[in-house]
Amino acid sequence: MSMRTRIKICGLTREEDVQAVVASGADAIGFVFYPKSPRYVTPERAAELIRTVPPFITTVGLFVNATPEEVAAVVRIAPVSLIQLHGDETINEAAAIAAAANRQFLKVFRVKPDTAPDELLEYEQANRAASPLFTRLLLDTYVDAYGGAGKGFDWSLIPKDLAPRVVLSGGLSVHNATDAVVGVRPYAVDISSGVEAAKGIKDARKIADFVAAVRAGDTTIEREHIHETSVSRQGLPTS
Ligand SMILES: O=C(O)c1ccccc1NCC(=O)[C@H](O)[C@H](O)COP(=O)(O)O
Repeated sequence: MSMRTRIKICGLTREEDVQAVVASGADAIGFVFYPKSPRYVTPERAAELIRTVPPFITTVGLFVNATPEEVAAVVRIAPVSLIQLHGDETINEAAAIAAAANRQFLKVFRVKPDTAPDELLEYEQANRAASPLFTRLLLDTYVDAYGGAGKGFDWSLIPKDLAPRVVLSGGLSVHNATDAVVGVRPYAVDISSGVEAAKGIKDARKIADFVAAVRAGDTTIEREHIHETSVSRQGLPTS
C-alpha cells in the first residue's frame, strides 16, 4: 500500500504564490473568503487566481459563518472545487450551505485543550449522516480569530481510526510536518502561517520545504510498512 498525504496550502492572495504551490507538487490551494481575515480575497480576485491553476489541482474556498446565499454567490464568481466551513456553522447549517453552493465541503472542528477524542468521532459521524456532500473533517486549533493563527493542538486527541478521514491543520511547519504525518497519519495536512513571509504573502522556499517534509513522512511510513510486511511474511509457515 502506498501512502501519500495530501497537502493543502491556504490563504493565497498572489499569482506568484499560486505558481509556487503548483511547482511544489502540493494538491490544493485555499482562498479565504472571510472579510475579517488579513488573507481575504474578493471572489473576483480569486476567480483571476483560479484561472492560473492547472487541471487536477483542487481549489478550496474558506468561509466563516456565511449564509447559504452568500456562499452560493461567491462560488458563482469564483468556481472553487470545494468549500471549507471554518466557523460556528451547525451541522445542519453546513449541510444547507453546501447544498446551496452545490459543492462538497470540509467541516472544521476547532480543538480545545479539553476536547475529548469521542467528541471528534461523534462530530465526524454526525456530519456524514447529515450530508452526502460532507467529505472530510478538518481539525484546527481553537482561536478567537477562527483560524490561520499558526497555533497547534495536542495531536494525541485524534482517535487512530479517525485519522485517515482527517485534514490536520493548525501550527504546522517544516519543523513538525514529518512528525505530524508519521505520528497522526492524516488524510491530508493544511498550512497557512508556517509557509508565509507575512500574512497573505507566501514564501516559495518555505512551501517547497514543507512539501518535502511531508513527503519525508510518507517515505518513513512506506518503509515501516515494507518492514512490517516482510517480518510477517517471514513468520508464515512454509509449505
Ligand atoms: O487564514 C485565515 O486568516 C483564517 C481566518 C479565519 C478562519 C480560518 C483561517 N485560515 C484557516 C487556514 O488557513 C487553515 O485552514 C488552518 O487554520 C491553518 O492555519 P495555520 O495554523 O496558520 O497554518
